[in-house]
Amino acid sequence: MIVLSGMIGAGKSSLTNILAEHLGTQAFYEQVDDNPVLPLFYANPKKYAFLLQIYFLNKRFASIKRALADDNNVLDRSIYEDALFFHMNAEMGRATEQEVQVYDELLDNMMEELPYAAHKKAPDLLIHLVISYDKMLAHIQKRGRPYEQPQNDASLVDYYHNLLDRYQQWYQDYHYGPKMQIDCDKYDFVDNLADRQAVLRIIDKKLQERKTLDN
Ligand SMILES: Nc1ncnc2c1ncn2[C@@H]1O[C@H](COP(=O)(O)OP(=O)(O)OP(=O)(O)O)[C@@H](O)[C@H]1O
Ligand SMILES: Nc1nc(=O)c2ncn([C@H]3C[C@H](O)[C@@H](CO)O3)c2[nH]1
Repeated sequence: MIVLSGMIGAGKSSLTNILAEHLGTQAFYEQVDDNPVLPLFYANPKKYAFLLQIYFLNKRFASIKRALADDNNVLDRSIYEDALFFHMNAEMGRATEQEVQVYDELLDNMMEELPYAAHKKAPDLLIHLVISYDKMLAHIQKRGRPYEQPQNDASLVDYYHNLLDRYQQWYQDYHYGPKMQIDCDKYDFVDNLADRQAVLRIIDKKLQERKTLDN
């Protein structure tokens, strides 16, 4: 299983689609547009942070179990990022200490049940998308989900900056298996075919290196 990580709007769903098609495997997307809790969270984070977190955890766990059925399936966000979001929201006063404790214990419990945990196997590859604030904002504006727009809610500027700051440390600390980064400011894999092919070559090379190591 290959998992993508990175900031809101970095391009995970787009690259998930491109990569799964390239590898002839299945893509598994994060539940966003049909997620009833997400708009509630953005409108009232304090009330809905915990519920949203449980919602995502449940859906992500179900996707992982299905994605593990075949090799090289692609998942558009890793379960390892969930706590990054929740802990930051908790520090902003949007969750109680008890909610954090319940969530962390539940997450640990669920991680122990994942088939790859049982076999001491992490995702085969984590692909982390690195992006600047300005580029990320341009993507968010292009996509146009109303509740993610800073012009509708100025507090999102700080929220996005803080998340972006934490993501780099999160990637440095990720130690569960092979990992790599793609620079989304450099490669426009959505609209530029040459960039897309370059990104796929970089990923193929990494997958090949890993195969060689396994044999
Ligand atoms: N490299 C890119 N070049 C141009 N546009 C891009 C690029 N990556 C993503 N986009 C555009 O940015 C928007 C967000 O991309 P996408 O939905 O793939 O991001 P995401 O990381 O999955 O976001 P989220 O975490 O919010 O689900 C889409 O409109 C997509 O077409
Ligand atoms: N609070 C919170 N916790 C999460 O674990 C989480 N995972 C994703 N998201 C938000 C970001 C995008 O708006 C949208 C799509 O990624 O969903 C999250 N928000």
